[in-house]
Amino acid sequence: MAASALTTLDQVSGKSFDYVIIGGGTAGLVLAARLSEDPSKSVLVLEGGGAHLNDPMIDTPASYGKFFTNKEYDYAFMTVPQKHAENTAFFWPRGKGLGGSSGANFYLWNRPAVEDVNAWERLGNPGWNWQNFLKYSIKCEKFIPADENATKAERLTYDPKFHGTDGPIALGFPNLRPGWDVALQDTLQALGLPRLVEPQAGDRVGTAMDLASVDPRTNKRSTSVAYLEQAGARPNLKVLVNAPVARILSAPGSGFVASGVEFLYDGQKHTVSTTTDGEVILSAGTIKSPQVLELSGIGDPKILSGLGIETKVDLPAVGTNAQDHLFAGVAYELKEPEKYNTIDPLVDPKVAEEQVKLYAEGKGLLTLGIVGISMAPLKMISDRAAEIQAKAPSGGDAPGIAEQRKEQLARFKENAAEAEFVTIPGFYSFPNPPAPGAKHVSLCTTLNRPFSRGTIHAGSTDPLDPPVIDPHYFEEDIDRLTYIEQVKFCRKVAQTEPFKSILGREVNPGPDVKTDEDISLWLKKYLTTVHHTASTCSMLPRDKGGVVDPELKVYGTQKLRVVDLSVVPLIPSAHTQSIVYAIAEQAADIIKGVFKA
Ligand SMILES: Cc1cc2nc3c(=O)[nH]c(=O)nc-3n(C[C@H](O)[C@H](O)[C@H](O)COP(=O)(O)OP(=O)(O)OC[C@H]3O[C@@H](n4cnc5c(N)ncnc54)[C@H](O)[C@@H]3O)c2cc1C
Repeated sequence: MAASALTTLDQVSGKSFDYVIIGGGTAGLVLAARLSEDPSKSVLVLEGGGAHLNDPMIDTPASYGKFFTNKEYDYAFMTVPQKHAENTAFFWPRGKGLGGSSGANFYLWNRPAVEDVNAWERLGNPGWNWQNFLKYSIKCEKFIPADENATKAERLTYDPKFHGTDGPIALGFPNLRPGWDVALQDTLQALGLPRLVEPQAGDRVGTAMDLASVDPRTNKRSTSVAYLEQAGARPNLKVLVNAPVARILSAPGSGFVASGVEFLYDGQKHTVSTTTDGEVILSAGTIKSPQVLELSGIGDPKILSGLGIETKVDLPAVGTNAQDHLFAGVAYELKEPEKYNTIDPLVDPKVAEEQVKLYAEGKGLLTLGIVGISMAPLKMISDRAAEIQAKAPSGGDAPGIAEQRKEQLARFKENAAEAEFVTIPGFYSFPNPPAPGAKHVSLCTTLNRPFSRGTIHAGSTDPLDPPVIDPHYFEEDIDRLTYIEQVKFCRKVAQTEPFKSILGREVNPGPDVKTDEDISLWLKKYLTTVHHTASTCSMLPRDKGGVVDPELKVYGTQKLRVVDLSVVPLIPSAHTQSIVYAIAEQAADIIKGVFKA
């Protein structure tokens, strides 16, 4: 039981542990479970949010974004106004509490492409390649196939050699699907996309049914808390919740040797130390990990001195190289709403109440999931691909950026997956509101290979203040130009049979948004993040914008590593939870000293 790991302040404050893990989110709990497999090592997790164990707010699928802005569950960050996007400030929710963003996400599960992962190795990180990624991804999963009828009728196909069955994270096809995926796949095939039988095999160009991190046997979300559950009661594993870490401490003497952390509990400062051979592992996620480093004196001296923080390690790459996937939904009414399953009816409190009762019986709209995903190179969806991709910046001022861009350009040449299309069964689009009682399909598209790079830095010395988030959306114009083509392709899909016959009126962007310039303006105001932000503590050579080395050790320090999405040097064209689980599994073996490259 996960609850058996929970501990109290008196068991932590002033004590010492072999491993102190900052953040009990997706990566943090994988590490906690794997590192405590050795009974001789004591492991402590300090989580900034609450426990939320067996909480229906987290467990119930189809409750997309239900707790956004609820400060118990969501950090509810905001970006600064975006200079290249009409000065719009964008909302960035992130999971707070055990499980972190694995308890806040939209359950979609897909793996990156082979060369997206091999690029990490080519950028200077031996051992971080597809072969190892696949091994660790399989290790984390407990795949549960659909029954034969559903598999045939809705093409829920897979190849068992790419799946694990013994890991903690339950994955499968949701028990209720929207009902239009076969028509959508046929439409996309008519437009030139191939159909994939196994989309998790490392080539994602095509249309297919991916997976959801929901256990189809119980209809409950599977989060990283499942690792604590699988670990069971271990006397050497302790988790303290509501304990945000303020900074990492270093032993007096020369250099930064992590010796423990300072954390807050009920507004009071406390410390916990690491044993002589112990270490601190930072897993606070892409947004908070750079902030914790900076508050500890590790970062760009210009940023630190501006905050009155003494520089202990001059590491200017901290909080840079931020890469985000963008999301925008073209929303249509459904012509024959009774034929399809969507979450629109849940806005009626009476319906929502009935559905909660049905869910208890394993039925109803709350078991609905999104898994139909399609990806294509720009070339496959736009005749302007060559002209747009010729505008790709090849160099850049930031250290190491030229190498990253070389990799991005290579993916273009290989016609790798980049533009993504996914339908949300409901209304997820702006600014026009839905008509009361109507049901919708939001045909959403994701910009998966951004050339723009942002920053995330501490904005004050208060660890509870949000950092300053500046993703630099559309700073590189190729991102905007590519994205316009993707929106146009959504409309083309909607005009192609058999999907066309399913759709009624386009609600957003709507008939007034016609030209490329109209679409550009609409995107600048109404796009959203896909919540996949990565790379603010990139694993790269130090002189190429690196914060951590291939063993995930922070440059210029000892006994300090970062393990979370922030270490990914170049964001793949994939949803990111599978990436974090695989990284954390590999990191655990590296830390234990059993990893073989
Ligand atoms: C709304 C949303 C929808 C998403 N949808 C999908 C999806 O459908 N599919 C997909 O693959 N991915 C999705 N993602 C992305 C995916 O869930 C994340 O990339 C992944 O979970 C990040 O893992 P992480 O370990 O890096 O960070 P997190 O899981 O966010 O963990 C960070 C943890 O650190 C804690 N923390 C932060 N600061 C401190 C501190 N100072 N002291 C102590 N603790 C601290 C946090 O409370 C949190 O628990 C989504 C994310 C969000 C937010």
